[in-house]
Order: sequence, then C-alpha cells, then structure tokens
Amino acid sequence: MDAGTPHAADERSPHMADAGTPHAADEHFPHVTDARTRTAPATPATSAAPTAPDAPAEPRTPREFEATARARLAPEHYDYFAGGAGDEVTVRANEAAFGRLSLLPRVLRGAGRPRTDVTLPGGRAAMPVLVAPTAFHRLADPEGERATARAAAAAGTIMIVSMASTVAVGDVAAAAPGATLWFQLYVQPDMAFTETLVRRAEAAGCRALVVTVDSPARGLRDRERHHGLQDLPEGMACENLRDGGRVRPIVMSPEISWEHIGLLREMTRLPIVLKGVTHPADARLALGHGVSGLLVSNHGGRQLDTVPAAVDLLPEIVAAVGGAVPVLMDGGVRRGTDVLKALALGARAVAVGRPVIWGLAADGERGVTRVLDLLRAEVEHALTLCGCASVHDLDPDMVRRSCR
Ligand SMILES: Cc1cc2nc3c(=O)[nH]c(=O)nc-3n(C[C@H](O)[C@H](O)[C@H](O)COP(=O)(O)O)c2cc1C
Ligand SMILES: CCCCCCCCCCCCCCC(=O)C(=O)O
Repeated sequence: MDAGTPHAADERSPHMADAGTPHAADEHFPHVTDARTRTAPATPATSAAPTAPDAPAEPRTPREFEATARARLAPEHYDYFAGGAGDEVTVRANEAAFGRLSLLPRVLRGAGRPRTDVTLPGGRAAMPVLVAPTAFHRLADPEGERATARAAAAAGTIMIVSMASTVAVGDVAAAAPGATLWFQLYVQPDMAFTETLVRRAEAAGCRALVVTVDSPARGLRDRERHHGLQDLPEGMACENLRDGGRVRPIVMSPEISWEHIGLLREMTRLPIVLKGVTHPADARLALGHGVSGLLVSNHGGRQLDTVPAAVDLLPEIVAAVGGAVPVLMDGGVRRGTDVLKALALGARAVAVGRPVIWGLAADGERGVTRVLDLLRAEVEHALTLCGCASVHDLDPDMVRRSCR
C-alpha cells in the first residue's frame, strides 16, 4: 500500500511526502501545602526582554504566555504554531465553544480539598490535563521536547510525544526519566517502517500509542503558505524518522484504513488510542478494532476547517462509546473551567497543545511547568467551587449551554 492520490500536501518538503515563584495553587489555597504543592526553580524569569507591548515579563495566564511567546518567536514560527486550516473557523470555534458552556456548581457537599488524579489506559496522571502531541519543539526552545518532557514529569502528567518531534523519542525518555510518555503515530503506508517506529516507541518505554487518524492529507494552512514554510531550519529534523543515513519524510496517506489499525493492533501490546475521531459512527467502528481509548480532536483546527468545536462533539462520541473505553478530548482548552466542562460532559481527561508551546517558547522547561501548574491549580480551584471531591463528582447536569 502506498499513498498515490495527489492532494493538498503537494507543498513539498523533505519532511513531508505526498500523499521559584509561588505557583497558582498557593494563590487559591494559601493555607495549604502538601506534596502536590511545588515551587518552580528559581531561575531568572527571562533571558531576553519581550518586545511586544502586550507581552508581560512574567506571564501568568495562557493569553499572557502566548503574548510572551509571540514576542520571542520568529513570526513564521509563531504562525506555524498558532495557525490553522483555511479561514481558521475551527481554531476559533474550539475556544469559543467553551465560552458558550456554563458550569452549574453544587453546594454544601463538604467535599474537602479535591483530588485531581485520573486513571488512563497508559497509566495514571496527577491531573486530567495531558500534553497533546505537537511537532517541532526545538523551534520554541533549544532543549525542545526534552524540556517539555521534564516539565510534564514534574507536573505528574503524561506527555504525548509527536512522531514529528525534533528530539528522538528515546532521547526524550532519557532526558526525563520520571516522565510517562505516550507516542503519537501517523501510520506510514510502508508498514515495515511503521513497525520500526512502534518498536522505537516501545524501546523508549512509551506506555501507549496515540494514532492520529484525521490526517489522510495535510491541512491547507494559509499562514504556512504565506511564509513559504517548507522545511525545518538547518540542524533540525524529525528525529524519529531517521532511517540509516537519511531522514524519511512523514507520509500522510489517504489510503490508510481500518485495516491498518487491525495490523497495528497485531503488531504491539501497547494500548492504542485513536486521535481525531469526530463522527459517532467512527467511534462505534473503533470499538471493534481493539482500541483502548478515543481522543476527540479536530487537530486544533489545523486539518479540515469548519469541523465543529471539539467540546461540542464530545457528548455524541461519549454516547456512541457507551463507556466501553475512555474518551479524551483536545482543542481550545485554556482554563481550569474548560477542563471541568469537558470532564463533566464525559471526557476522562483533556490535552493541551498550544498552551504548552507558549510556555516552552516563553521560558523553556520552566515556562511549561508554569503553564501546567496554572492549569492544575485552576482545575483544583474550580472543583472546589463546584463542590466536587474529585473529578468523578462531575456530571453532565453541571453544564448548561448558554445562548451567547
Ligand atoms: C504546532 C502544532 C503541532 C501539532 N503537531 C501535531 C502532531 O505532530 N501530531 C498530532 O497528532 N497532532 C498535532 N497537533 C494537534 C494537537 O495534538 C492537538 O490536537 C491540538 O493542538 C489541540 O488544540 P489546542 O492547541 O487548542 O490545545 C499539533 C498542533 C499544533 C498547534
Ligand atoms: C516551521 C516549520 C515548517 C515545516 C514544514 C514542514 C512540513 C513537514 C510536515 C511534517 C508533518 C508534521 C505534522 C505536524 C502536525 O500535525 C501539525 O503541524 O499539525
């Protein structure tokens, strides 16, 4: 099997073929310290002053992290990270949809300080917020995915390492010994090479495979075309794709089918999570293919534009799956309240893409740590205000749809 159909990914590239401060928890719980309350390393906040007027020296919200990151990144790299497909309707919809959902708290439950941990196919996480797979972290920080993995480990959460990482998955694992890693895979039409990638992930100690199924072709991204982005800068490569003396291109093939998922299921004992299922009929089909979880995602609006917001798709997918496997979601999660809404609607956990990139570009490992700490503290605070002892106390009746 091979990718043969001419498609949008004709923008060719060697990497692409056709086919120390108190963290936010202390602000919310000034009287509480326990093993989960950590202090970020006391390194200088920034090494270069941000230039944009709205970029604070010490960002404290996801929006501020983005402003600081934008001031530090080359404009074309900022656009690569921030952008989406087409008119970016779905990019905007992902965040806006959370704004149309309201949380309805319960009171007088005597719930105490809430727990934020969750159990997932590839292990436990201290918080229901995972690091979504995103490509090319070395564009944001010289340490790249190593820094992100250390921050994820410090936060006790899971990092899904992109197949398009700029540090090989084995080196990411070696740099962050305490990290729980999952490996994101684009099934390659050359199944022998797909198996090579799976074995590399296994050898690195990855605990699950996240197979991205929303990319039979690459999204059409106007910002990338505007900048003429076709390749990584000199000295950077998709390190997982090394094959002898060369780096293979990542093939996004329209020929990938359920048959490949069956082959993958036979190839490895790792749990398989399908990422990018948006139609309930596909969610039901997935259950017959031995998957251990689904990640509802529209790829952060970077593949097919005008796909609905991910959180709006969640209830239908959760209903289709009927509790057979855990459902996760990503897209537009920026605040602890967003996390609670998704969990109340049936997600076991969420993942964040761009916020992690903004943290990394703003302040390397420390920036990612701060972003993850901020989210964990906000989740804990919102659970408290909702009268929940843990994420298990959330249910769909605590979410209302407003007309905004
Ligand atoms: C810069 C960037 C690179 C991405 N790279 C990948 C990737 O390599 N593999 C993948 O499955 N998804 C990739 N995604 C999609 C994310 O995994 C995730 O679905 C999305 O970022 C979630 O939306 P959010 O950024 O609003 O949190 C990427 C997203 C961004 C923003
Ligand atoms: C600034 C870097 C631009 C480089 C463009 C090279 C294209 C290579 C494509 C490889 C596929 C990476 C997949 C990442 C992804 O899912 C996403 O961007 O979204």
